[in-house]
Amino acid sequence: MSLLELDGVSVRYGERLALDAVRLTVAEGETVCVLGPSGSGKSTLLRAVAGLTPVAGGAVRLAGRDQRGVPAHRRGLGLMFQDHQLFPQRDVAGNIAFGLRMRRTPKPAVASRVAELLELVGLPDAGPRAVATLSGGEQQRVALARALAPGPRLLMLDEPLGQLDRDLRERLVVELRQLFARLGSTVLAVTHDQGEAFALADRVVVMRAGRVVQLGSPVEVWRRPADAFVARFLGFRNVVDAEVRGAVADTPWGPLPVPAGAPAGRCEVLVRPSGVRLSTAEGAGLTGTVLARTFRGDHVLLLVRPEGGGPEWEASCALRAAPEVGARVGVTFEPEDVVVLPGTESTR
Ligand SMILES: Nc1ncnc2c1ncn2[C@@H]1O[C@H](COP(=O)(O)OP(=O)(O)OP(=O)(O)O)[C@@H](O)[C@H]1O
Repeated sequence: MSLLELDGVSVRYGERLALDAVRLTVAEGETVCVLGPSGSGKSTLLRAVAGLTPVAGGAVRLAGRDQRGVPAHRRGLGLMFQDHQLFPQRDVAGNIAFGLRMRRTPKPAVASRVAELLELVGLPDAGPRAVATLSGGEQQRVALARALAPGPRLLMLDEPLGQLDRDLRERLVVELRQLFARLGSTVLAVTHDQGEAFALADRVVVMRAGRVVQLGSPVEVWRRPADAFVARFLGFRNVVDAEVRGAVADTPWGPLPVPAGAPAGRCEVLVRPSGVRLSTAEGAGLTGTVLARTFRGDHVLLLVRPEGGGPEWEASCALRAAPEVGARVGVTFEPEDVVVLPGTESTR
């Protein structure tokens, strides 16, 4: 059974519909990440589940029970929100113990739970330290320990690693995933960073303007973005208007091969960078000039200006084979990296 269920939940701020009939479930032990651009309603969704923002329509259910009228502190949630900073006047142990003290947990039980949590987040000796002496990553771990302390049935994280630098985020995201798996935690997290969401989540939810536009496993969403908005949001640049006729799509770049069975008619087409194959310009049908190269660890991303017009291509290429900036290249497309997007004008 789903631990959390949002059944057509809407939230209004005055005239503005910040959540528009959102449907979403989170199963016991599952991590779901909500992803979307600024203002798409991610934080509002968390606040509605937490009972911090009133729901204008629909229902939030936890373990099958409608939460209407249930105050935030009685919902059994662990919150780690951007605006819930650590208490600077308390030491680390005092911060972690906060929720337990509020529930009048006996002192010895508090002390042993705090020690257990400090161990869990990898800071076994940090209990007496002042919060101000911790690094950003350590503070984040303490905030997580504080949210976990009362044993919440659902852990809700708003931009859990938002303030930290990229290196630390990438490390912590792996640690978090392992920790949640070990504890069997049920997690609803919000982030605007797709890498973070894809690394952490069993399923991702992509939001736009208060609506859920796609829901699926990271692999599903990555391989088959629901529409051009999701594709662009994920960072894909090669998205163009097209008209599919049989095994070919007419595009501003000329005809592109499309996978068998693609529905005929007007649409948008995504070509993954790995599907833009570069060769020598000699004898090639389509040609272009390399405008830029960006190193991405084991491969290079190239920006290529088509000589025949149309938007630039983004191509990924092995380090050794990457042409120089200014080089003329031939271009072909791999049909399996061409995705026909069902999006229409209204989803752009
Ligand atoms: N208290 C409020 N009063 C009025 N409008 C609000 C309020 N809080 C949020 N909004 C509006 O509701 C919409 C959704 O906001 P929300 O904070 O949920 O977005 P978000 O996706 O979390 O954005 P970000 O990534 O920037 O944090 C936005 O248009 C925002 O301006």
